[in-house]
Amino acid sequence: MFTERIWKRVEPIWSSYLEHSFVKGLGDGTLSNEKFQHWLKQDYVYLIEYAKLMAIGSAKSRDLSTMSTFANLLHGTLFMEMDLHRKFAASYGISSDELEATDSAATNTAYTSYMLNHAQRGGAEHVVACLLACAWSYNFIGKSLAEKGGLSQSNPYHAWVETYSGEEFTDLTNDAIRLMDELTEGKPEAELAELEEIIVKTSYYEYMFWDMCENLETWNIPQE
Ligand SMILES: Cc1ncc(CN)c(N)n1
Repeated sequence: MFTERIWKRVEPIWSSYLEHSFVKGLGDGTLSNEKFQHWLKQDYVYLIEYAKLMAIGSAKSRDLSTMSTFANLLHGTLFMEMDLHRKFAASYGISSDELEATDSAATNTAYTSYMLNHAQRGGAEHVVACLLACAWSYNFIGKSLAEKGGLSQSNPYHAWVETYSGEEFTDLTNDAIRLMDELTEGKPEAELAELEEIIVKTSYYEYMFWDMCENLETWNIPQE
């Protein structure tokens, strides 16, 4: 199975996320609220672009079952995952409109542009390759933080850990993994290598996104 090969390739990269101070702070509750709010706003506009991947995937699907999986992932992103962001924002007095008006930071823009470029140029299998690390690595982090006590009510970010380790998000992740395997069945090595490259690059972008939030980065140029 293609995703077994992928797991071996990305596991060291994803394990490095668990050592990142932003991720550690999410799990033990020591992350500053300023940094979390930076993630919240940047991630909201990230997810708007990310959701477009699934719409593209639906349009590129060759059968109704694949189309339904993309549509379900799209629905889960807009109405389950982004609800987490809206709830956190509301608790900080930030409206959904304010979240939506966030100016996407440099790393965020590079990441979403990379995915949308590959999704538009390729087939449905390229679209799943683009979104796989995103879904799967968050589920991996959520489960790991949950095991380490991140679900404790004393953790101000326990709802984050709950969402990404929870059944609904796990089911959506497993749908994406299953789809990746279905769409790569019987594909030649050259095509698999191309898809693997996308998954590795998006895994690097995931690390850079954590770093961007840790360092409160936007567009790091001297003030105009
Ligand atoms: C940057 C990023 N990567 C992944 C996820 C999980 N969908 C997310 N919300 N944001």
